Amino acid sequence: MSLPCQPHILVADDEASIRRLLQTVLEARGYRVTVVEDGLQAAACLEREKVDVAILDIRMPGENGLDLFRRMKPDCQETAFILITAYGTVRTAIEAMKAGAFDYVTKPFLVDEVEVMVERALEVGRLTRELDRLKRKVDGQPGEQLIGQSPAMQKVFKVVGRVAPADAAVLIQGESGTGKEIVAGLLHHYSLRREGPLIKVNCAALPEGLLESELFGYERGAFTGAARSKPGKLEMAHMGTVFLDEVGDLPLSLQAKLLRVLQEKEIDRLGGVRTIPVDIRVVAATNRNLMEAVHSGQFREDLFYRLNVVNIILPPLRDRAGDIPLLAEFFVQKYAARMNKGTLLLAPETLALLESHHWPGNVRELENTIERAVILASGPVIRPEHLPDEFLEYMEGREGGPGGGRIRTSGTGGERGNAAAGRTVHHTDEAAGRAACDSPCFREGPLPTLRQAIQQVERQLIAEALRRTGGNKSRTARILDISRRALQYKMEAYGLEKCSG
Ligand SMILES: Nc1ncnc2c1ncn2[C@@H]1O[C@H](COP(=O)(O)OP(=O)(O)OP(=O)(O)O)[C@@H](O)[C@H]1O
Repeated sequence: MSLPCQPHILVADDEASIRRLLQTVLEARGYRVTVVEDGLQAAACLEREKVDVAILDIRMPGENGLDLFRRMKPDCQETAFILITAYGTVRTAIEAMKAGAFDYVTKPFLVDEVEVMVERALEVGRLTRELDRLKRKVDGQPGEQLIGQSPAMQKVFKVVGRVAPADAAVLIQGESGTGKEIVAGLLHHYSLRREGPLIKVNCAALPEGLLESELFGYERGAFTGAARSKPGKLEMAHMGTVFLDEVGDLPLSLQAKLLRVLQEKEIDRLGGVRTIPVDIRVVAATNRNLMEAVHSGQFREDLFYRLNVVNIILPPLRDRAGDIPLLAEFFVQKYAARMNKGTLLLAPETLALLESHHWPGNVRELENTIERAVILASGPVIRPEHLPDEFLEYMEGREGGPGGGRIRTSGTGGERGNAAAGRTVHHTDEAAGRAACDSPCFREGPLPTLRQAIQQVERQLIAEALRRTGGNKSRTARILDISRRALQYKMEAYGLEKCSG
């Protein structure tokens, strides 16, 4: 019986005494040893099973060790080949070394010599795998932070924290750009599999045939062009997590194959004869309504329930506008730092425009908008003109007509400081309207826009509060129920610095 981590050694030699000797010594070290007496049997073993170290005699009936090594090497990247050679054929062994053999030993040899060689080969194999794992880990780091203080996002954080270590399959649903990939990264990062790989597959990015070989891998000759074997992404995710993005686009035939992998915990490569055991956690994401796809027969119900053990729904950005100031601030800092722009601030009117936008592309669109604005801003403040034209057209549209009412009045920057402090105060249109009616300054002359009116009120209110506190900013901020930082920001924007003590 083989243990899961027991190294597998193949010994191929036509001399029975050498086979017996190596088998005894290597088994005593705890390795699983397969002994064969010719090249054909050795090839069959290498094709059938995963071999960590193959010790091949160069002179063997069937296929000689050197030809066999050369033929099998491309498909057995994880196998270390040690060649046994008679004294007179050392030159051939050196050629084999050049072709990538791990080492060679000349007959007659000391058994200790081979033991040490095998041990070293296994060690190198372990280190190479470790290096690969680390490389994949770096690639798979969450890297990005998940920002959000809206109740909906707070709920997401809690579920992620609770579910990450549980090893259950998770289905993340949400529109494009809502952060599904970040959540998948966090689920892996905070799981017990964090030392293992996080492998991502976009199920919508490839045509069916390519996706199949990408997911399940293939053996050499499985199809035209398969010059060598390749493990699939599911196999590469062994001991880690596989993130199936856009899983709703997985063709029905591949849904059946995926279901089998999840149920049986083993994979058949295309054109392969052996099954490969895998231990993976699946995190899937979709921007489609998978339940509807189940009802319309486009998605297998059994697979849906396998993937949907835990469900995380990321709400669209327009439904959690309270997150916009925080996200905008985060991206300003991110890109300002990346572009060496020093401290950059969002003008209140810029923030107002961001808050009133519909964001069909969700956080990705917001991030791109801010990145562009940071590039365009020449001074320390990001102004409306640094936003794409559609934002400015929107602003101009407001001046002349009924479209003007579309702008959300929380967008004067008032929510910004409160959002950062964990409180959200919404100035409603109604409240702003009342302020405007009560104020004599709106009784005559052309009417200001709603936002201009709110800014006027806000400026007056801050000036008055500063007057009453004798310019004490901390007290003023407390009275107005905004953060000190938000107050400072508004005072600068409204030119009220001179009002503070
Ligand atoms: N809450 C968030 N905090 C910070 N950044 C975020 C957040 N949500 C999304 N992003 C950023 O927005 C971009 C899009 O996020 P992500 O790729 O995770 O979205 P997605 O839902 O997987 O999109 P798609 O369905 O198109 O693949 C990324 O650059 C990501 O860093």
